[in-house]
Amino acid sequence: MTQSLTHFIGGEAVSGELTGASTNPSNTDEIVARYPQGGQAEVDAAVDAARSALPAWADASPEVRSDLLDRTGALIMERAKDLGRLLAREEGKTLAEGTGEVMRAARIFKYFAGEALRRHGQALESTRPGIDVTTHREAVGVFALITPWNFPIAIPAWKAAPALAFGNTVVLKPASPTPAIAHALAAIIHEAGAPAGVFNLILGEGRMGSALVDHADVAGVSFTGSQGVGARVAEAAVKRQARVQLEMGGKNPLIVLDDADLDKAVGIALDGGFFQTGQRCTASSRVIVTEGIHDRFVAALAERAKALKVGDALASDTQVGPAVSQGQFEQNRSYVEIATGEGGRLVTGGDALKLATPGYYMAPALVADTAPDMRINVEEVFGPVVSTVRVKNYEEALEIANRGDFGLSAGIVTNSLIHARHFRRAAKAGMVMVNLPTAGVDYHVPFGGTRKSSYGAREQGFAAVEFYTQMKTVYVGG
Ligand SMILES: NC(=O)C1=CN([C@@H]2O[C@H](COP(=O)(O)OP(=O)(O)OC[C@H]3O[C@@H](n4cnc5c(N)ncnc54)[C@H](OP(=O)(O)O)[C@@H]3O)[C@@H](O)[C@H]2O)C=CC1
Ligand SMILES: O=C(O)CCC(=O)C(=O)O
Repeated sequence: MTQSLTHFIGGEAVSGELTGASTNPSNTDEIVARYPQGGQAEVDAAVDAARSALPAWADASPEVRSDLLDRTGALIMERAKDLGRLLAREEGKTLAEGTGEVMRAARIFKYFAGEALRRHGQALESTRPGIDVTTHREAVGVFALITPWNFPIAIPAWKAAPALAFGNTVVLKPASPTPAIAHALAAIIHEAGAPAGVFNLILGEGRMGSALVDHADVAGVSFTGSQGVGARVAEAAVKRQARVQLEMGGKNPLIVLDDADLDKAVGIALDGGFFQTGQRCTASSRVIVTEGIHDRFVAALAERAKALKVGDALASDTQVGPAVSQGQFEQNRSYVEIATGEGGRLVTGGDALKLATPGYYMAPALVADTAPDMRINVEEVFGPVVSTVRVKNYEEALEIANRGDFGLSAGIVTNSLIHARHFRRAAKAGMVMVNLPTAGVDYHVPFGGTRKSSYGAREQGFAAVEFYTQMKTVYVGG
C-alpha cells in the first residue's frame, strides 16, 4: 500500500502536490509513500508556528513536557511492530533491526521524559556575603533538526526529545529516502498531545534544510549526515551566530590483536562491518589485524560474511538488507572496484545479487591486503564493505587506527588488559569499544566523535542538555 504524506505545521496536517516518493529498496517496483515537496513557504510557515508556540512551551511545567515525551514513548512502543515494518520497508534494514531501532526511539523519549524533570541548575555561595547565586538552564528557541535516512526514527528522536524536554520548539526536515517513518513519528507526537507548533515536520529536498539553516528565527541547528553537507550547514549557521551541532561520518578502525579470541573477533567484525548493511556512521569499515592471527581471521571472517543471508528486509531469515538507494548501492560497488584497483584482494562478495524482487542487493564484501592510506581506508563507504590491513604489532595498529580525518568510534579486540587500557587512552576517537563492535551505542550516554566526525556539543543522554539549553546566572542581593 502506498501512503500519502503531509507536512505537519502548527498542529495541522498540511498537504500539497505529491511530487516526491520513497521506494522500497528491497523491491523497487513498490512505492512506500508519496509526499509533497515543500519550499520556502513551508519553511517559513513551520518556523513561524514553532516561534509562536515557543513562549508557552518554554514556560510550561516540566511535568507537561515530561508527560508528552512519556506518552510519545509509550505510543511508539505499543506500535513498535508496525513501525519497525514500515522502517524496514522504507529504509531496507531487517525487520529485527527496524523494530530494534523503533524501540530505541521509544526509550529515548522515555529517558528525556525523566530529564525534563531533573534539576539542571545549581545554587552556589557568592564570593560576596549576603548574595545568592544560582544558575538556570533555559530554552534556546526554535531548533531545526536535519536528519539522515540511516536511523530514520532514532536520530529524529534523539534530537527532538531533548529539544522538547528543555522547552524548545522544533522543525524537523527528514531525509528524502525515508519520509514515511518521519511522518509516523510526527503523527504520534501530535496524538500524544503536543500543542500546535511545538513540533513541526516539513518534507522535501535538501535545499529546505539549507533554507532552515538560513532562517533568522531558527536559534539552533542539529544536523546528522554527510561531512560535505555538514560543513556547509555549520558555515551558514555560524555566520549568523546560530547554535550548531554536527554528527557526520566515520572511518572507524577495529584492531584485532594476536591474543584475541578468534570467534569473538570475527563476530565483532561481522556485526560492526556488515549489520544494518554497513549503513552506520559507527561501522567498523577497516579492520587492522596483527600478523599472528591475520590469515586465520581473514579466512574466518570471509566464511561468515559469505554465509550471511542477504535478502528482502521483510523476510524473517534476512540478515543483511539492501542498500537504501540506487546511489548508495552504486557507491558501495564502486568502492569495491576502487579497493581492488588500488591493489586490495577481494576475498569475498561485492557482486550485485539478483533476487526474487528487484532491489539494491550486494553480497557483503571483504577486501584484504589493503594499505592504510588507500581510499578504501580513508573515505567513508557507508555500505557492507570491510577492508583489512595487516600489521606487525599493537603499536603499528594504533598508529594506523589514529590516521585520517575521522574520529567517531574505534575498537579493539584483545585479551590483554595492558593493550585495552592503553587503547582506551590513546585512541583518537569520541567513542572507544573494547571487545565490542564499533557500532551499537547506548542512548543514555554522550555520542559523538573528534576531528571531522563531529562538531559542537555532544548529543544524547545526559550530555544533550548542553546543546538544547542556555545558561543564565542570577545574582540576588538583599
Ligand atoms: N550518520 C551519518 O554519519 C551519516 C552519514 N552519511 C554519509 O553521507 C553520504 C550521503 O548520504 P546523504 O543522505 O545524501 O547525506 P546528506 O548529508 O546529503 O543528507 C543528510 C540530511 O541533510 C539534508 N540536506 C541535503 N543537502 C542539504 C543542504 N544543502 N543543507 C541542509 N541540509 C541538506 C538531506 O536532505 P535530503 O535527503 O532531502 O537530500 C538529509 O536530510 C552517505 O553515503 C554517507 O557516507 C549519510 C547519512 C548518515
Ligand atoms: O551505532 C549506533 O548505534 C549509532 C550509529 C549512528 O548514529 C549512525 O550511523 O548515524
